Amino acid sequence: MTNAIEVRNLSKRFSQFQLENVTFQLPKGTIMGFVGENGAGKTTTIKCLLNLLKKEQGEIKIFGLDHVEHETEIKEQIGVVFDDLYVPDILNPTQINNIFEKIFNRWDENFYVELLKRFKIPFKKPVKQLSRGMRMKLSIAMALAHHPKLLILDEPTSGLDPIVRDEILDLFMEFIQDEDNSILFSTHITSDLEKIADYITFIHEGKIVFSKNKDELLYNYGIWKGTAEQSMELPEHAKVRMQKNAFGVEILVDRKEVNSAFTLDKPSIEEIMLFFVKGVQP
Ligand SMILES: Nc1ncnc2c1ncn2[C@@H]1O[C@H](COP(=O)(O)OP(=O)(O)OP(=O)(O)O)[C@@H](O)[C@H]1O
Repeated sequence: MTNAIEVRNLSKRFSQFQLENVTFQLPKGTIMGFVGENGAGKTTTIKCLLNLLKKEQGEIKIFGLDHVEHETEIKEQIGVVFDDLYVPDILNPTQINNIFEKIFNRWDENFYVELLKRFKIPFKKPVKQLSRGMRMKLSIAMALAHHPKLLILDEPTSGLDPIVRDEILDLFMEFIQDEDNSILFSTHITSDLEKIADYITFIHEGKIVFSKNKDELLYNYGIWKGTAEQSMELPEHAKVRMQKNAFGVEILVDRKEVNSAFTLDKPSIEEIMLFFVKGVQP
């Protein structure tokens, strides 16, 4: 088994929205950032993976196994984090431990306590009295305490300050040191992707725009800037997307198709995404 997650032609329709033929693979031992604007379909995809929403079409395999047929077995080995902590807010972290050790066979109380200490989460404070950052850290500690092989997180760092975000990203890096472990996390924060993602999957209006290795993505594209007239000199087949601005045009190009005489800027992930959403095909 080389892929932790394999999604092929996943489709799901709501009245005003549909996921269309969503296809991507998360190679084992890697971190994938799942990005897209509000309402692009990230949460819907994640819920389909976890069978919290029934897919209409397509194939989803986790650890090489069908996600519905082997749901219980798969879930023992997954840690899930949504954008907030969904437990009764009168419970405190110690009471959460007492409940979860009965649910998960592999719940590791010592590791859970170690994570709470590391994150400075008070053991006896009810969840409702914890700050958002603390609730997210508690949620991540809960997701890790049964030693999953795959973490699936829906916007785990949104709304958190840079220091807390960094602590969480560090923990993800530690988790991935075991090459059997993998992470899929959705985010709007492209600097988080720049820091830790190996792969980036970009979804727009329910369709996957690209799912690529981050370094290849950043290396393969370049941004050319100039006037519309000058842009005629670029080979047509090298042009991927074009945007007009007050001074002329900016073109996202396939670097290997462009002669080194042309000056190209290095794109950021955010710029590449904006080209695909706002730019036109030249
Ligand atoms: N149960 C539902 N019934 C009907 N429409 C839904 C349902 N769940 C989600 N949608 C719609 O599906 C679309 C995609 O929503 P989704 O939550 O997957 O987006 P997202 O990429 O996670 O967005 P965000 O970044 O804002 O969290 C939205 O237009 C949303 O309104």
